[in-house]
Amino acid sequence: MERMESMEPISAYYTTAYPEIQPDGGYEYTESTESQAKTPPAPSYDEEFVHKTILVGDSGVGKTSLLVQFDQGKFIPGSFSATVGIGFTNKVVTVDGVKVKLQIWDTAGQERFRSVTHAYYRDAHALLLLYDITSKTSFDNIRAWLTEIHEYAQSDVVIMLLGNKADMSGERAIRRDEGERLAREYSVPFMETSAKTGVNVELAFTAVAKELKHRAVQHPNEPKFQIHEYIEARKEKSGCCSYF
Ligand SMILES: Nc1nc2c(ncn2[C@@H]2O[C@H](COP(=O)(O)OP(=O)(O)OP(=O)(O)O)[C@@H](O)[C@H]2O)c(=O)[nH]1
Repeated sequence: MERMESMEPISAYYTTAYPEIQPDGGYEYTESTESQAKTPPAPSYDEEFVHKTILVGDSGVGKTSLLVQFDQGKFIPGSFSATVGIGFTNKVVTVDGVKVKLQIWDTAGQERFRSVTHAYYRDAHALLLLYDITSKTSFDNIRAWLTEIHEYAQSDVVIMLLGNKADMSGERAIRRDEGERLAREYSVPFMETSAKTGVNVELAFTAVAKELKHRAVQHPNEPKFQIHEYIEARKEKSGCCSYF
């Protein structure tokens, strides 16, 4: 445990339930392309720029599963084995005709790893904060997570709140409007996702990539990117349940 806090090479400490997720060694990004129509590339965007994006939230909310779904388009069911330490996966998201590089860090949600993950908040460009819609505790802990984020992360970090396991409607403990209300209170975008079915998973990362790209370009004449509107127009609302 002490070694983990020494910030030695990250891959040495990163294990997950899924052998498919391996710490990346370099910048061999796999690509994800925004499904919307492309607009001409913004000339001043530096495609070499790497945006550090971190998944945070209580243990078991589905951070690793969300990343596996986004990276590989699959869900690995089975017994839950908590992430130990922290590791990252590289992805390229094409938005507005430019390639946005995301370095997505999957953190351990367990309390005992908190001091390790705090150290990574400081240079994060975006944080995806997850709770589990079947777990009231994970939802109640979101306020504490946001307090930590405000304490350790940069003030301009992009934050998105995700209510994961939206496929588990029968065991739902948190209504969608409760998630929406909390997100409004903290002025952060929100959507429900399912790492199992893939609902809204790509949208979550694409919206973050778009926001980061717009912030990096900062054309004075370009209207500010409206991430809330972007999400509202695209998030999946259909399906078996009226929860979306
Ligand atoms: N039905 C359903 N199960 C999910 C979903 N996401 C994750 N799970 C399950 O929930 C359990 C925990 O998922 P993980 O992805 O390991 O959770 P985590 O947040 O990474 O946990 P830590 O590594 O301890 O922080 C696993 O059994 C997953 O299969 C989802 O969207 N739907």
